[in-house]
Amino acid sequence: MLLAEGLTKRFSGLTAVDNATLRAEQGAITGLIGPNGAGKTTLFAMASGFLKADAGRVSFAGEDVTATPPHMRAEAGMARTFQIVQPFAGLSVRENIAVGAFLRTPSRAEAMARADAVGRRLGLGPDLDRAAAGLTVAGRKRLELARALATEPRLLLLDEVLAGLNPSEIRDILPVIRAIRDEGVTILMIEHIMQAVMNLCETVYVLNQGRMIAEGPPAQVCEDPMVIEAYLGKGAAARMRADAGGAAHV
Ligand SMILES: Nc1ncnc2c1ncn2[C@@H]1O[C@H](COP(=O)(O)OP(=O)(O)OP(=O)(O)O)[C@@H](O)[C@H]1O
Repeated sequence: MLLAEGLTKRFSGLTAVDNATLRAEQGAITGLIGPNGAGKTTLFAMASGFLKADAGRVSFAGEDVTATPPHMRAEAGMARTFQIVQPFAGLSVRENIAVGAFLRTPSRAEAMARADAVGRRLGLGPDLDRAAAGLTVAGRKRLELARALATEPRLLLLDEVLAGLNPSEIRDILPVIRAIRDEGVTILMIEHIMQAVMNLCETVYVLNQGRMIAEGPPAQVCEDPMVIEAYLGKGAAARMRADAGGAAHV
């Protein structure tokens, strides 16, 4: 569904993303993980067209969209959420979701009806008439997801939708994400919460200092020495092996 090939982005002296390649298979949930500052959001911004790549190409549903602006990628069926959720504070929750729905219809009544349905599906039913500014963090995350979903995407790019949620809120939202996928929406998600990644993703990519260092099923990726070192520092994988060996003899 999405193929990002050899993407590179430089910010003056810093190469934030360095020749990174990633594929989100149709109908799957693919994860993108990596330590803070690894370049994940920058890669997302290039995939969705918000940032122009210095090198590389992006194809979506078989079409080259490298030079396609974000609103046209959205029309083609690509939706993204933002790490920092900024609802239109003066609008109700329903109106905020309708902003997404207007991509598919010029009719206010239709957009509102669509917003209503999507909002209820995401557990925002009781909040639809409230001002968006009054939502909790968990509510804002749901709103962000609803707004993206209201555009009727084929591909959903989720940037840390679970950040800031408590364990029970995370437990509640995981089935919602899975249900979106089950309805045929391909998902690519940046996520720090490994429990969620293990639970949801078929394939995980690991970015470190701009470079893609691993790719595969989450359980396999978590055992990859390069990944362990990226998160825990040089020599960590060897130390863990030594510890495990020691423990086996206890
Ligand atoms: N617009 C910008 N101008 C200059 N440097 C930037 C810009 N955007 C990102 N960077 C830098 O690029 C690097 C990658 O940032 P990015 O936000 O993509 O990482 P990330 O993996 O999403 O991090 P996090 O997990 O903390 O959100 C960082 O060093 C960051 O400071």
